[in-house]
Amino acid sequence: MTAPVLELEGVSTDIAQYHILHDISLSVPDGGVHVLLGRNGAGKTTTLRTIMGLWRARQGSIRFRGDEIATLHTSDIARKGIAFVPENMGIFGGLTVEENMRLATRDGRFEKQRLDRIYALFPALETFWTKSAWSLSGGQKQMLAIARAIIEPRDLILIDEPTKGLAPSIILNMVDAFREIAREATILLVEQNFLFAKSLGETVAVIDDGRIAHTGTMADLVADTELQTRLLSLSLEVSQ
Ligand SMILES: Nc1ncnc2c1ncn2[C@@H]1O[C@H](COP(=O)(O)OP(=O)(O)OP(=O)(O)O)[C@@H](O)[C@H]1O
Repeated sequence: MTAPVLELEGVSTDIAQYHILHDISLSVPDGGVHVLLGRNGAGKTTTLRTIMGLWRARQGSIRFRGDEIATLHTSDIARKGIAFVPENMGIFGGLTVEENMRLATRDGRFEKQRLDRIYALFPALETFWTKSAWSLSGGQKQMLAIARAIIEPRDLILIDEPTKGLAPSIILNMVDAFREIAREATILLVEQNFLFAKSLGETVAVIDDGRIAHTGTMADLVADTELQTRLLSLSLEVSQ
């Protein structure tokens, strides 16, 4: 078995005086899509932000390909090959799609092959290339945010609730795009939408109240209805 791409061990994070994450241990295998599920306020975003160094872990270890990254600056963590697509997508509405993409490159230049791959994944981005990002629909903005994360080769992409507020038909397109992206990079996906998560995830961790409540394979969770009922009662959106 290959070594995990990312390992969290005993990670606790405080925001101001609040203890948000408690002793989080998590292993993300190399390759494929891996899911972190949990209800609103469970600590999913805080986990991703802690991995990126946007919140500092008070204690614990975060290793990326075996290297400790818990004390590194966010820019150095990104340079190691980790991209983060935040829930608010982090795109610049006043800039064009092209300008948004250019800002995500290291030197302002595009590699044609990567751009062609992105156009194939998200044709709308080619159509709206010279248009302002404000003119994109919610789904297209999400596509732009993901495209920015893969315009350079990445080892690991952290994506925070990409399906939030999107129509089912767009979510379906997103499944195909994620499968394609996962051929090149490992994806750690934060979700509340269990149907989307189970169609993509190889492994799953469930977080509740800042603590890991379950880890295992998605196949085992899908096969075990009793376990699902117990874990999904942690207020996931099972009806979607
Ligand atoms: N800047 C902040 N200041 C104080 N508390 C915060 C801050 N950001 C998050 N929290 C608290 O940390 C806890 C975890 O929040 P987090 O955003 O990680 O949850 P989440 O699982 O991502 O939820 P959601 O699905 O709503 O984004 C919540 O109780 C939240 O209120």
